[in-house]
Amino acid sequence: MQFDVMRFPSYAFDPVTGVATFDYVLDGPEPLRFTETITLPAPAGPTDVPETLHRVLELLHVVAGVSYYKVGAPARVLAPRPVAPEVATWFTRIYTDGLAEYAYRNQLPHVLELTVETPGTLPAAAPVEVTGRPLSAVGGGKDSIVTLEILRAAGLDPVPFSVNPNPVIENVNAASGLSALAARRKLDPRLFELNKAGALNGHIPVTAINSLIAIATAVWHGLGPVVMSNERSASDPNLIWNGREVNHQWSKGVLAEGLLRDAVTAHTGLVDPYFSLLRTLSELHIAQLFAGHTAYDDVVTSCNKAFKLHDPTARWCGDCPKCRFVFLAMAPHMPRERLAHIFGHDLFADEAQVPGFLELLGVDAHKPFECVGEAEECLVALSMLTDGAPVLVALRAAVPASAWDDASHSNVFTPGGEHHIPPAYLKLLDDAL
Ligand SMILES: CC(=O)N[C@H]1[C@@H](OP(=O)(O)OP(=O)(O)OC[C@H]2O[C@@H](n3ccc(=O)[nH]c3=O)[C@H](O)[C@@H]2O)O[C@H](CO)[C@@H](O)[C@@H]1O[C@H](C)C(=O)N[C@@H](C)C(=O)N[C@@H](CCC(=O)O)C(=O)O
Ligand SMILES: Nc1ncnc2c1ncn2[C@@H]1O[C@H](COP(=O)(O)OP(=O)(O)OP(=O)(O)O)[C@@H](O)[C@H]1O
Repeated sequence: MQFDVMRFPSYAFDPVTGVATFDYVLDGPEPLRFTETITLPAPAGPTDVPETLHRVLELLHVVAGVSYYKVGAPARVLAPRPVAPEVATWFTRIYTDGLAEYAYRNQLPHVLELTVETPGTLPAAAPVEVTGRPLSAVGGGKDSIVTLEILRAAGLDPVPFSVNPNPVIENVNAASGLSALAARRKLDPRLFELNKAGALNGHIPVTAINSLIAIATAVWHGLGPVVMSNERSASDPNLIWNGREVNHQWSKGVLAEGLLRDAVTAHTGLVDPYFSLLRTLSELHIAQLFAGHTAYDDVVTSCNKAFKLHDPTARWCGDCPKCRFVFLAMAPHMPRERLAHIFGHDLFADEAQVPGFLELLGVDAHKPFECVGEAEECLVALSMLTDGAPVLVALRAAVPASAWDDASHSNVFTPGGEHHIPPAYLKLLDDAL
Protein backbone atom coordinates (compact mmCIF):
# COMPACT_ATOMS: atom_id res chain seq x y z
CA MET A 1 0.00 0.00 0.00
CA GLN A 2 1.41 3.35 -1.07
CA PHE A 3 0.11 6.63 0.37
CA ASP A 4 1.35 10.16 -0.32
CA VAL A 5 -0.48 12.22 2.25
CA MET A 6 -2.78 12.02 5.26
CA ARG A 7 -5.78 14.37 5.36
CA PHE A 8 -8.45 15.21 7.95
CA PRO A 9 -11.62 15.93 5.88
CA SER A 10 -14.09 16.75 8.68
CA TYR A 11 -15.32 16.22 12.20
CA ALA A 12 -18.81 16.49 13.67
CA PHE A 13 -20.22 16.72 17.18
CA ASP A 14 -23.79 16.00 18.29
CA PRO A 15 -24.48 17.70 21.66
CA VAL A 16 -27.58 15.58 22.27
CA THR A 17 -25.79 12.22 22.16
CA GLY A 18 -22.26 13.46 22.92
CA VAL A 19 -21.02 11.63 19.81
CA ALA A 20 -18.04 13.11 17.96
CA THR A 21 -16.97 11.60 14.65
CA PHE A 22 -13.54 12.23 13.15
CA ASP A 23 -12.80 11.48 9.49
CA TYR A 24 -9.40 10.60 8.05
CA VAL A 25 -8.05 9.82 4.58
CA LEU A 26 -4.78 8.19 3.62
CA ASP A 27 -4.49 9.52 0.08
CA GLY A 28 -2.71 7.75 -2.75
CA PRO A 29 -3.48 5.59 -5.80
CA GLU A 30 -5.98 3.61 -3.67
CA PRO A 31 -7.09 5.93 -0.83
CA LEU A 32 -8.21 4.57 2.53
CA ARG A 33 -10.91 6.33 4.57
CA PHE A 34 -11.49 5.93 8.31
CA THR A 35 -13.92 7.31 10.89
CA GLU A 36 -13.25 7.25 14.62
CA THR A 37 -16.15 7.73 17.04
CA ILE A 38 -15.71 9.24 20.50
CA THR A 39 -18.73 9.58 22.77
CA LEU A 40 -18.41 12.12 25.56
CA PRO A 41 -20.61 11.79 28.65
CA ALA A 42 -23.33 14.44 28.26
CA PRO A 43 -23.96 16.74 31.24
CA ALA A 44 -27.41 16.68 32.83
CA GLY A 45 -29.75 19.46 31.74
CA PRO A 46 -29.49 21.69 28.67
CA THR A 47 -26.50 20.71 26.56
CA ASP A 48 -24.94 23.98 25.43
CA VAL A 49 -21.73 23.46 23.53
CA PRO A 50 -19.13 26.00 24.59
CA GLU A 51 -16.86 27.20 21.79
CA THR A 52 -13.94 25.93 23.91
CA LEU A 53 -15.25 22.37 23.53
CA HIS A 54 -15.12 22.69 19.73
CA ARG A 55 -11.58 23.98 20.07
CA VAL A 56 -10.54 20.90 22.08
CA LEU A 57 -12.24 18.59 19.57
CA GLU A 58 -10.30 20.27 16.76
CA LEU A 59 -7.08 19.28 18.51
CA LEU A 60 -8.37 15.76 19.19
CA HIS A 61 -9.20 15.33 15.51
CA VAL A 62 -5.55 15.65 14.55
CA VAL A 63 -4.02 13.81 17.51
CA ALA A 64 -6.33 10.76 17.30
CA GLY A 65 -5.25 10.42 13.65
CA VAL A 66 -2.03 8.64 14.68
CA SER A 67 -3.89 5.30 14.81
CA TYR A 68 -4.66 5.62 11.08
CA TYR A 69 -1.43 7.33 10.01
CA LYS A 70 0.49 4.23 11.10
CA VAL A 71 -1.28 2.05 8.49
CA GLY A 72 0.67 3.71 5.69
CA ALA A 73 3.19 6.22 7.13
CA PRO A 74 2.83 8.74 4.27
CA ALA A 75 5.55 11.37 3.93
CA ARG A 76 3.09 14.25 4.40
CA VAL A 77 0.42 15.03 7.01
CA LEU A 78 -1.84 18.00 6.24
CA ALA A 79 -3.68 19.24 9.34
CA PRO A 80 -7.12 20.67 8.53
CA ARG A 81 -7.12 24.21 9.92
CA PRO A 82 -4.85 27.13 10.86
CA VAL A 83 -3.43 26.91 14.39
CA ALA A 84 -1.07 28.83 16.66
CA PRO A 85 2.65 27.92 16.36
CA GLU A 86 2.54 26.06 19.71
CA VAL A 87 -0.15 23.78 18.30
CA ALA A 88 1.69 23.11 15.03
CA THR A 89 4.84 22.21 16.99
CA TRP A 90 2.91 19.85 19.24
CA PHE A 91 1.19 18.11 16.29
CA THR A 92 4.60 17.42 14.78
CA ARG A 93 5.98 16.02 18.04
CA ILE A 94 2.94 13.75 18.43
CA TYR A 95 3.47 12.28 14.94
CA THR A 96 7.27 11.96 15.33
CA ASP A 97 8.28 11.39 18.97
CA GLY A 98 4.89 9.89 19.81
CA LEU A 99 5.31 7.35 17.00
CA ALA A 100 9.05 6.78 17.55
CA GLU A 101 8.64 3.22 18.88
CA TYR A 102 6.47 2.38 15.86
CA ALA A 103 9.05 3.95 13.53
CA TYR A 104 11.89 2.04 15.20
CA ARG A 105 10.15 -1.33 15.19
CA ASN A 106 9.08 -0.95 11.54
CA GLN A 107 12.38 0.67 10.48
CA LEU A 108 10.69 3.82 9.10
CA PRO A 109 13.21 6.61 9.85
CA HIS A 110 11.29 9.14 7.72
CA VAL A 111 8.52 9.19 10.36
CA LEU A 112 10.91 10.87 12.80
CA GLU A 113 11.60 13.63 10.22
CA LEU A 114 7.95 14.41 9.48
CA THR A 115 6.52 17.94 9.88
CA VAL A 116 2.75 18.19 10.28
CA GLU A 117 1.75 20.95 7.84
CA THR A 118 -0.97 23.46 8.75
CA PRO A 119 -2.84 25.82 6.35
CA GLY A 120 -1.86 29.06 8.08
CA THR A 121 -1.27 30.47 11.53
CA LEU A 122 -3.72 31.67 14.19
CA PRO A 123 -2.93 34.00 17.10
CA ALA A 124 -3.15 32.45 20.58
CA ALA A 125 -6.64 32.52 22.17
CA ALA A 126 -7.45 34.95 25.02
CA PRO A 127 -6.81 33.42 28.49
CA VAL A 128 -9.69 31.67 30.29
CA GLU A 129 -9.35 30.77 33.99
CA VAL A 130 -9.97 27.10 34.87
CA THR A 131 -11.80 26.57 38.17
CA GLY A 132 -13.91 23.86 39.77
CA ARG A 133 -13.68 20.23 40.88
CA PRO A 134 -10.69 18.47 39.32
CA LEU A 135 -11.35 15.71 36.82
CA SER A 136 -8.91 12.90 37.60
CA ALA A 137 -8.02 10.31 34.94
CA VAL A 138 -8.28 6.74 36.26
CA GLY A 139 -6.46 3.87 34.56
CA GLY A 140 -7.11 1.23 37.22
CA GLY A 141 -3.53 1.18 38.49
CA LYS A 142 -1.86 2.32 41.69
CA ASP A 143 -0.89 5.75 40.35
CA SER A 144 -4.35 7.14 39.66
CA ILE A 145 -5.58 5.71 42.98
CA VAL A 146 -2.88 7.67 44.82
CA THR A 147 -3.91 10.87 43.00
CA LEU A 148 -7.62 10.37 43.69
CA GLU A 149 -6.89 9.87 47.38
CA ILE A 150 -4.65 12.97 47.62
CA LEU A 151 -7.35 15.11 45.97
CA ARG A 152 -10.07 13.60 48.14
CA ALA A 153 -8.06 14.12 51.37
CA ALA A 154 -7.69 17.79 50.41
CA GLY A 155 -11.47 18.13 50.15
CA LEU A 156 -11.44 18.84 46.40
CA ASP A 157 -14.12 16.23 45.60
CA PRO A 158 -12.42 14.83 42.46
CA VAL A 159 -14.43 13.40 39.56
CA PRO A 160 -12.87 10.10 38.36
CA PHE A 161 -12.77 9.88 34.56
CA SER A 162 -11.86 7.10 32.15
CA VAL A 163 -11.93 6.32 28.47
CA ASN A 164 -13.50 2.92 27.72
CA PRO A 165 -13.50 1.83 31.37
CA ASN A 166 -13.20 -1.94 31.65
CA PRO A 167 -14.26 -3.95 34.73
CA VAL A 168 -10.92 -3.19 36.43
CA ILE A 169 -11.49 0.57 36.18
CA GLU A 170 -15.16 0.23 37.12
CA ASN A 171 -14.17 -1.76 40.22
CA VAL A 172 -11.55 0.83 41.19
CA ASN A 173 -14.15 3.58 40.82
CA ALA A 174 -16.61 1.57 42.91
CA ALA A 175 -13.96 1.04 45.62
CA SER A 176 -13.36 4.81 45.66
CA GLY A 177 -17.05 5.48 46.31
CA LEU A 178 -16.81 8.51 44.00
CA SER A 179 -19.24 9.06 41.14
CA ALA A 180 -17.30 8.71 37.86
CA LEU A 181 -17.60 9.93 34.27
CA ALA A 182 -16.73 7.79 31.25
CA ALA A 183 -16.15 8.44 27.56
CA ARG A 184 -16.29 5.78 24.83
CA ARG A 185 -13.79 5.58 22.03
CA LYS A 186 -14.36 3.33 19.01
CA LEU A 187 -11.61 2.89 16.46
CA ASP A 188 -12.71 2.38 12.86
CA PRO A 189 -13.24 -1.42 12.47
CA ARG A 190 -11.45 -1.18 9.11
CA LEU A 191 -8.22 -0.70 11.07
CA PHE A 192 -8.49 -4.17 12.59
CA GLU A 193 -9.21 -5.75 9.18
CA LEU A 194 -6.13 -4.05 7.76
CA ASN A 195 -4.05 -5.17 10.75
CA LYS A 196 -5.19 -8.77 10.23
CA ALA A 197 -4.18 -8.47 6.58
CA GLY A 198 -0.65 -7.43 7.65
CA ALA A 199 -0.79 -3.62 7.46
CA LEU A 200 1.90 -1.61 9.23
CA ASN A 201 1.09 -1.41 12.94
CA GLY A 202 2.66 -0.34 16.20
CA HIS A 203 2.47 1.65 19.39
CA ILE A 204 0.75 5.04 19.50
CA PRO A 205 0.83 7.92 22.06
CA VAL A 206 -2.43 6.89 23.68
CA THR A 207 -2.10 9.14 26.73
CA ALA A 208 -2.24 12.25 24.52
CA ILE A 209 -5.55 11.03 23.08
CA ASN A 210 -7.05 10.09 26.46
CA SER A 211 -5.87 13.42 27.88
CA LEU A 212 -7.68 15.47 25.23
CA ILE A 213 -10.85 13.42 25.71
CA ALA A 214 -10.54 14.18 29.44
CA ILE A 215 -10.10 17.91 28.78
CA ALA A 216 -13.10 17.92 26.43
CA THR A 217 -15.21 16.25 29.12
CA ALA A 218 -14.04 18.65 31.84
CA VAL A 219 -14.85 21.65 29.60
CA TRP A 220 -18.32 20.36 28.73
CA HIS A 221 -19.14 19.63 32.39
CA GLY A 222 -17.77 22.95 33.64
CA LEU A 223 -15.16 21.17 35.77
CA GLY A 224 -11.68 22.26 36.84
CA PRO A 225 -8.30 20.99 35.62
CA VAL A 226 -7.59 17.48 34.36
CA VAL A 227 -5.24 15.85 36.85
CA MET A 228 -3.08 13.00 35.57
CA SER A 229 -0.88 10.52 37.46
CA ASN A 230 2.18 10.38 35.25
CA GLU A 231 5.37 9.78 37.20
CA ARG A 232 8.96 10.99 36.88
CA SER A 233 10.33 7.93 35.08
CA ALA A 234 7.81 8.21 32.22
CA SER A 235 10.12 10.82 30.71
CA ASP A 236 13.08 8.39 30.33
CA PRO A 237 13.68 6.95 26.85
CA ASN A 238 14.00 3.21 26.19
CA LEU A 239 16.79 3.65 23.63
CA ILE A 240 18.39 6.03 21.13
CA TRP A 241 17.84 5.28 17.42
CA ASN A 242 19.24 7.38 14.56
CA GLY A 243 20.21 9.97 17.16
CA ARG A 244 16.62 10.27 18.43
CA GLU A 245 15.07 9.13 21.70
CA VAL A 246 12.57 6.26 21.49
CA ASN A 247 10.24 6.29 24.50
CA HIS A 248 7.32 3.87 24.80
CA GLN A 249 5.75 6.23 27.32
CA TRP A 250 6.46 9.41 25.36
CA SER A 251 3.04 11.01 25.76
CA LYS A 252 3.19 10.38 29.52
CA GLY A 253 6.51 12.28 29.81
CA VAL A 254 7.00 15.79 31.19
CA LEU A 255 8.03 17.19 27.81
CA ALA A 256 4.83 15.93 26.19
CA GLU A 257 2.84 17.30 29.13
CA GLY A 258 4.34 20.78 28.61
CA LEU A 259 3.73 20.68 24.86
CA LEU A 260 0.12 19.59 25.35
CA ARG A 261 -0.50 22.30 27.94
CA ASP A 262 0.97 25.01 25.70
CA ALA A 263 -1.02 23.83 22.69
CA VAL A 264 -4.33 23.60 24.57
CA THR A 265 -3.80 27.03 26.11
CA ALA A 266 -2.88 28.59 22.75
CA HIS A 267 -5.89 27.02 20.97
CA THR A 268 -8.56 27.36 23.69
CA GLY A 269 -7.28 30.01 26.12
CA LEU A 270 -7.65 27.56 29.07
CA VAL A 271 -4.95 28.34 31.63
CA ASP A 272 -3.43 25.40 33.55
CA PRO A 273 -6.02 22.98 32.10
CA TYR A 274 -3.93 19.85 32.63
CA PHE A 275 -1.03 18.57 34.72
CA SER A 276 0.31 15.46 36.39
CA LEU A 277 0.14 15.61 40.17
CA LEU A 278 2.70 12.80 40.61
CA ARG A 279 5.30 14.13 38.14
CA THR A 280 8.01 14.73 40.74
CA LEU A 281 7.69 11.25 42.26
CA SER A 282 9.41 7.98 41.42
CA GLU A 283 7.33 4.84 40.92
CA LEU A 284 8.85 3.49 44.13
CA HIS A 285 7.63 6.52 46.02
CA ILE A 286 4.13 6.22 44.49
CA ALA A 287 4.07 2.52 45.45
CA GLN A 288 4.90 3.55 49.02
CA LEU A 289 1.97 6.01 49.02
CA PHE A 290 -0.32 3.37 47.52
CA ALA A 291 0.56 0.98 50.36
CA GLY A 292 -1.28 3.35 52.72
CA HIS A 293 -4.62 2.57 51.03
CA THR A 294 -5.83 -1.00 51.55
CA ALA A 295 -9.34 -0.37 50.17
CA TYR A 296 -8.21 -1.07 46.60
CA ASP A 297 -6.29 -4.34 47.17
CA ASP A 298 -8.94 -6.52 45.51
CA VAL A 299 -9.27 -4.30 42.43
CA VAL A 300 -6.06 -2.38 41.66
CA THR A 301 -4.50 -3.59 38.37
CA SER A 302 -1.57 -2.11 36.47
CA CYS A 303 -0.90 -5.02 34.07
CA ASN A 304 -1.40 -3.82 30.50
CA LYS A 305 -2.57 -7.28 29.41
CA ALA A 306 -5.74 -6.46 31.37
CA PHE A 307 -6.38 -3.51 29.07
CA LYS A 308 -6.60 -5.15 25.65
CA LEU A 309 -9.48 -3.77 23.62
CA HIS A 310 -10.78 -7.32 23.15
CA ASP A 311 -10.11 -8.93 26.56
CA PRO A 312 -11.45 -6.75 29.33
CA THR A 313 -11.76 -9.33 32.12
CA ALA A 314 -8.16 -10.06 33.19
CA ARG A 315 -6.22 -8.66 36.18
CA TRP A 316 -2.48 -9.21 36.84
CA CYS A 317 -1.02 -11.72 34.34
CA GLY A 318 1.94 -12.27 36.69
CA ASP A 319 4.42 -12.73 33.84
CA CYS A 320 5.17 -9.41 32.10
CA PRO A 321 7.57 -6.50 32.75
CA LYS A 322 4.78 -4.38 34.23
CA CYS A 323 3.67 -7.07 36.71
CA ARG A 324 7.27 -7.74 37.73
CA PHE A 325 8.03 -4.04 38.11
CA VAL A 326 4.99 -3.18 40.22
CA PHE A 327 5.50 -6.30 42.38
CA LEU A 328 9.09 -5.23 43.06
CA ALA A 329 8.10 -1.59 43.67
CA MET A 330 5.36 -2.49 46.16
CA ALA A 331 7.33 -5.25 47.93
CA PRO A 332 9.37 -3.04 50.32
CA HIS A 333 6.21 -1.28 51.49
CA MET A 334 3.91 -4.11 52.54
CA PRO A 335 3.92 -7.65 53.98
CA ARG A 336 4.49 -10.38 51.33
CA GLU A 337 1.08 -11.92 52.12
CA ARG A 338 -0.69 -8.68 51.19
CA LEU A 339 1.36 -8.37 48.01
CA ALA A 340 0.66 -11.97 46.98
CA HIS A 341 -3.03 -11.34 47.66
CA ILE A 342 -3.05 -8.28 45.36
CA PHE A 343 -1.29 -10.14 42.52
CA GLY A 344 -2.88 -13.56 43.01
CA HIS A 345 0.54 -15.16 43.60
CA ASP A 346 4.07 -14.51 44.89
CA LEU A 347 6.39 -13.66 41.99
CA PHE A 348 9.46 -13.87 44.26
CA ALA A 349 8.75 -17.58 44.80
CA ASP A 350 8.92 -18.36 41.05
CA GLU A 351 12.50 -18.68 39.76
CA ALA A 352 11.31 -18.54 36.14
CA GLN A 353 10.84 -14.79 36.78
CA VAL A 354 14.57 -14.16 37.37
CA PRO A 355 15.52 -13.23 33.75
CA GLY A 356 12.65 -10.74 33.56
CA PHE A 357 13.67 -9.10 36.84
CA LEU A 358 17.29 -8.88 35.63
CA GLU A 359 16.08 -6.99 32.56
CA LEU A 360 14.33 -4.48 34.83
CA LEU A 361 17.47 -4.13 36.93
CA GLY A 362 19.38 -3.12 33.82
CA VAL A 363 21.55 -6.25 33.97
CA ASP A 364 20.22 -7.33 30.55
CA ALA A 365 19.25 -5.45 27.36
CA HIS A 366 17.53 -2.03 27.20
CA LYS A 367 14.57 -0.96 29.35
CA PRO A 368 11.57 -3.04 28.16
CA PHE A 369 9.02 -1.33 25.89
CA GLU A 370 6.52 -1.10 28.73
CA CYS A 371 5.41 1.32 31.39
CA VAL A 372 8.10 0.45 33.94
CA GLY A 373 10.34 2.56 36.17
CA GLU A 374 14.07 3.10 36.04
CA ALA A 375 16.67 0.38 36.73
CA GLU A 376 17.84 2.49 39.67
CA GLU A 377 14.40 2.29 41.30
CA CYS A 378 14.45 -1.48 40.90
CA LEU A 379 17.89 -1.69 42.53
CA VAL A 380 16.78 0.46 45.44
CA ALA A 381 13.67 -1.73 45.91
CA LEU A 382 15.87 -4.84 45.84
CA SER A 383 18.26 -3.32 48.35
CA MET A 384 15.32 -2.70 50.71
CA LEU A 385 14.31 -6.39 50.63
CA THR A 386 16.31 -8.58 52.96
CA ASP A 387 14.47 -11.92 53.05
CA GLY A 388 15.56 -15.16 51.39
CA ALA A 389 12.86 -15.62 48.74
CA PRO A 390 14.37 -17.66 45.86
CA VAL A 391 14.10 -14.90 43.24
CA LEU A 392 15.62 -12.29 45.56
CA VAL A 393 18.58 -14.56 46.34
CA ALA A 394 19.23 -15.08 42.60
CA LEU A 395 18.94 -11.35 41.83
CA ARG A 396 21.29 -10.31 44.64
CA ALA A 397 23.89 -12.74 43.28
CA ALA A 398 23.59 -11.40 39.71
CA VAL A 399 23.73 -7.65 40.37
CA PRO A 400 27.29 -6.25 39.97
CA ALA A 401 28.87 -4.78 43.12
CA SER A 402 29.13 -1.29 41.56
CA ALA A 403 25.35 -1.14 41.11
CA TRP A 404 24.75 -1.47 44.86
CA ASP A 405 26.87 1.61 45.43
CA ASP A 406 24.75 3.59 42.94
CA ALA A 407 21.57 2.42 44.69
CA SER A 408 22.83 3.56 48.08
CA HIS A 409 23.21 7.13 46.74
CA SER A 410 19.83 7.14 45.06
CA ASN A 411 17.26 9.92 45.50
CA VAL A 412 14.20 7.89 44.55
CA PHE A 413 12.34 8.99 47.67
CA THR A 414 13.16 12.68 47.14
CA PRO A 415 10.63 14.46 44.92
CA GLY A 416 12.30 16.35 42.11
CA GLY A 417 12.59 17.20 38.45
CA GLU A 418 10.61 19.37 36.08
CA HIS A 419 6.83 19.57 36.60
CA HIS A 420 3.79 21.68 35.71
CA ILE A 421 1.88 21.38 38.99
CA PRO A 422 0.14 24.69 39.90
CA PRO A 423 1.22 25.99 43.36
CA ALA A 424 -2.07 25.18 45.13
CA TYR A 425 -1.88 21.55 44.01
CA LEU A 426 1.84 21.30 44.77
CA LYS A 427 1.01 22.15 48.36
CA LEU A 428 -1.47 19.25 48.49
CA LEU A 429 1.20 16.89 47.23
CA ASP A 430 3.72 18.15 49.81
CA ASP A 431 1.12 17.67 52.56
CA ALA A 432 0.57 14.07 51.43
CA LEU A 433 4.25 13.07 51.52
C1 LIG B 1 -3.20 -2.88 25.96
C2 LIG B 1 -1.95 -2.71 25.15
O1 LIG B 1 -0.86 -2.72 25.71
N1 LIG B 1 -2.12 -2.50 23.85
C3 LIG B 1 -0.97 -2.29 22.97
C4 LIG B 1 -0.83 -3.48 22.06
O2 LIG B 1 -2.05 -3.67 21.34
P1 LIG B 1 -2.81 -5.04 21.24
O3 LIG B 1 -3.05 -5.39 19.83
O4 LIG B 1 -2.05 -6.07 21.99
O5 LIG B 1 -4.18 -4.74 21.99
P2 LIG B 1 -5.18 -3.52 21.89
O6 LIG B 1 -4.75 -2.40 22.81
O7 LIG B 1 -6.48 -4.15 22.13
O8 LIG B 1 -5.16 -2.89 20.43
C5 LIG B 1 -5.75 -3.52 19.30
C6 LIG B 1 -5.26 -2.83 18.03
O9 LIG B 1 -5.72 -1.48 18.02
C7 LIG B 1 -4.64 -0.61 17.76
N2 LIG B 1 -4.87 0.62 18.52
C8 LIG B 1 -5.23 0.55 19.82
C9 LIG B 1 -5.49 1.74 20.50
C10 LIG B 1 -5.35 2.95 19.83
O10 LIG B 1 -5.56 4.04 20.40
N3 LIG B 1 -5.00 2.96 18.51
C11 LIG B 1 -4.74 1.81 17.84
O11 LIG B 1 -4.42 1.87 16.65
C12 LIG B 1 -3.40 -1.35 18.22
O12 LIG B 1 -2.27 -0.94 17.48
C13 LIG B 1 -3.75 -2.78 17.93
O13 LIG B 1 -3.42 -3.07 16.61
O14 LIG B 1 0.17 -3.28 21.11
C14 LIG B 1 -0.06 -2.10 20.28
C15 LIG B 1 1.06 -2.03 19.26
O15 LIG B 1 2.30 -1.95 19.89
C16 LIG B 1 -0.11 -0.86 21.18
O16 LIG B 1 -0.36 0.30 20.41
C17 LIG B 1 -1.23 -1.04 22.19
O17 LIG B 1 -1.19 0.03 23.11
C18 LIG B 1 -2.46 0.67 23.35
C19 LIG B 1 -2.55 1.90 22.46
C20 LIG B 1 -2.52 1.10 24.80
O18 LIG B 1 -3.55 1.58 25.26
N4 LIG B 1 -1.44 0.93 25.53
C21 LIG B 1 -1.26 1.41 26.90
C22 LIG B 1 -1.52 0.30 27.90
C23 LIG B 1 0.18 1.84 27.02
O19 LIG B 1 1.07 1.26 26.47
N5 LIG B 1 0.39 2.96 27.70
C24 LIG B 1 1.71 3.49 27.84
C25 LIG B 1 1.70 4.99 27.57
C26 LIG B 1 2.00 5.27 26.15
C27 LIG B 1 1.85 6.73 25.82
O20 LIG B 1 2.79 7.36 25.30
O21 LIG B 1 0.79 7.27 26.04
C28 LIG B 1 2.18 3.27 29.25
O22 LIG B 1 1.36 3.20 30.16
O23 LIG B 1 3.40 3.19 29.39
N1 LIG C 1 -8.58 4.28 30.13
C1 LIG C 1 -8.08 5.40 30.64
N2 LIG C 1 -8.85 6.50 30.69
C2 LIG C 1 -8.38 7.66 31.19
N3 LIG C 1 -7.16 7.80 31.68
C3 LIG C 1 -6.36 6.73 31.67
C4 LIG C 1 -6.76 5.48 31.15
N4 LIG C 1 -5.74 4.60 31.28
C5 LIG C 1 -4.74 5.28 31.86
N5 LIG C 1 -5.12 6.55 32.11
C6 LIG C 1 -4.32 7.61 32.73
O1 LIG C 1 -3.15 7.76 31.99
C7 LIG C 1 -2.05 7.94 32.86
C8 LIG C 1 -1.06 6.83 32.66
O2 LIG C 1 -1.63 5.57 32.88
P1 LIG C 1 -0.95 4.44 33.76
O3 LIG C 1 -1.45 3.15 33.25
O4 LIG C 1 0.51 4.64 33.88
O5 LIG C 1 -1.53 4.80 35.22
P2 LIG C 1 -2.27 3.98 36.30
O6 LIG C 1 -3.17 2.99 35.65
O7 LIG C 1 -2.92 4.90 37.23
O8 LIG C 1 -1.11 3.34 37.16
P3 LIG C 1 -0.05 2.20 36.85
O9 LIG C 1 1.20 2.88 36.37
O10 LIG C 1 0.11 1.51 38.13
O11 LIG C 1 -0.66 1.34 35.78
C9 LIG C 1 -2.59 7.99 34.28
O12 LIG C 1 -2.82 9.33 34.61
C10 LIG C 1 -3.89 7.26 34.16
O13 LIG C 1 -4.78 7.73 35.11
